[in-house]
Amino acid sequence: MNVIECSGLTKVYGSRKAVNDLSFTIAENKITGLIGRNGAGKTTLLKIIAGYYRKSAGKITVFSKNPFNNIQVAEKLIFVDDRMSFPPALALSEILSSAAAFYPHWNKRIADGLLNYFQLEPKEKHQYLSKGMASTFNMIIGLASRCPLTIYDEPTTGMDAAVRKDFYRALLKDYIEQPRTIILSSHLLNEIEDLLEDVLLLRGGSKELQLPIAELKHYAVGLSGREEAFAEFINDVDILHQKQMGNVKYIVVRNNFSESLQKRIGMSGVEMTPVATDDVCVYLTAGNKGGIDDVFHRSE
Ligand SMILES: Nc1ncnc2c1ncn2[C@@H]1O[C@H](COP(=O)(O)OP(=O)(O)OP(=O)(O)O)[C@@H](O)[C@H]1O
Repeated sequence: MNVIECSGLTKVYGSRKAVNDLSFTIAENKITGLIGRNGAGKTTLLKIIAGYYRKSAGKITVFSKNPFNNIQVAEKLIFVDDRMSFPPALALSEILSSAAAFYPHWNKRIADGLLNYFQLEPKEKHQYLSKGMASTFNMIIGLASRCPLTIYDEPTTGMDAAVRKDFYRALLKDYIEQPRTIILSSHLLNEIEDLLEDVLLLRGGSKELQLPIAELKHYAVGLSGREEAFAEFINDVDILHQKQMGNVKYIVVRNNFSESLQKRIGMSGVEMTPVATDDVCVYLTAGNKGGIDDVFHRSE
């Protein structure tokens, strides 16, 4: 079953299309990474899914219903970001008690265990938590609520490296115990790729790709060698990235080579190397194929 279905989904702010003609589905009980650079439209999309924002055009259903201001959809999902606000007078323990009453699948063991593990003082007020501690507390609510659809928008903002690692581990362990549909947005893939089953990559509000992470690992390949050695192999291929290092050229291309072509490339002295998934995402969403180096070459 698909939890989310959208086609032609568009959100316009004034003259800017923050989400542009998006069509995709997200199946039940998967962890999907929503990846994109600053301003790619991740938060806008997630807030439309969560029912906070009204779409401008296209179709979207969440649990088979239009999510906008829909209480039947809202009670099945939680949206976690670093701007979650709570009544300032409430202590953390009181916020957890209210959340327990609100979310039907609330797991008190997880909530209390994580609060204790991350050394958050139950009597502390949310407004006095540091940025990283507030993110940690919000993450605890996200996990303990065990909502059928759990949306994390940049959940690790402000967390230090050790807490981030613990968060990802807790997320995975809890997901294994209680599978549900989880969307995790991030600029970069490297920290979260081990958690993900699918990746939805946005660029300028549009879908650049949606693939299982296992396929993304083979999506592109790097070729390096003298340019004339591989010129014949790259006539019709889409170059995602290129870099010149002395007389050696490195290019990243779609991995569409047949086995026999791969053998010929190998015999020509050109080295073929895998390309990390987060690099693939950076290249696919870059405005410039040469990267930041181009700025410096132009001004030399
Ligand atoms: N309320 C708003 N009014 C006008 N423009 C907006 C509004 N919210 C977002 N935008 C614009 O829509 C585009 C998408 O923004 P959005 O916050 O969805 O991107 P994002 O991928 O979450 O970015 P980031 O990773 O930087 O948080 C951006 O160009 C942003 O400036």
